[in-house]
Amino acid sequence: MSRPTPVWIAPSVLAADFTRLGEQVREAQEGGADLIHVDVMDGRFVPNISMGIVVVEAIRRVAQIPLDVHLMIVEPEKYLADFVQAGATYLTFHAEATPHAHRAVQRIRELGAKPGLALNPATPLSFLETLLPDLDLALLMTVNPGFGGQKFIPGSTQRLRELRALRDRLNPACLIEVDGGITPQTVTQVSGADILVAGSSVFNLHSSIQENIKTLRENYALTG
Ligand SMILES: O=C(CO)[C@@H](O)[C@H](O)COP(=O)(O)O
Ligand SMILES: [Fe+2]
Repeated sequence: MSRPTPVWIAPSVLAADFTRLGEQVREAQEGGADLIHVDVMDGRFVPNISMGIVVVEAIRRVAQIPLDVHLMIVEPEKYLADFVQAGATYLTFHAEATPHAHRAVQRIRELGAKPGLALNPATPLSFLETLLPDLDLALLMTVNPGFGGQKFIPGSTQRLRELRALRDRLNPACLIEVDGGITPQTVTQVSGADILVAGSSVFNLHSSIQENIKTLRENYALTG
């Protein structure tokens, strides 16, 4: 499989105006978004609570592009079927969230969705070795999960390089997504990522959503 060209942009609705969620999703889609990223937080795996199944369902009704659901929850295996049924195209859980990561990957696939595995900034990349061949997505956290609007962790650039080498060796079809602190400035430090998740820099800057997506893509392209 070839890499997405140009890079895919996945606006994170965590930073959207929730009083106008449908409108903001449509605007992101019309503004060139390739996926809609939905951050699900349970107050246990991460110290914050965000949104769940009904919100994914509601977004599914307005979005025509795939939904990229990022589960930051413990025991994700309990909810995989619910999130797939709600409309998740990519369904990603965290390495530390379950003792049965391989089973969860298989289950997501059986349910008809594309499995993803997320790595925290301190999670060794070696965790991926056995799972990579079965994944459609590897999500590299470039901040600690739990909140939008945080600062990009600079060491992520080197980790991304190493992750790319691992991916190229074990499963070239697997997409690499970076998530957290991606802005028009930091996007130059994630060269080689296939998908850029961006919340604050898509929904919270003064320019339009369309303009923000365009700027991210243009600045990323400068990385060659
Ligand atoms: O998963 C997460 C945070 O845990 C992210 O998806 C954030 O929602 C991205 O927000 P910004 O850092 O782009 O504001
Ligand atoms: Fe996320």
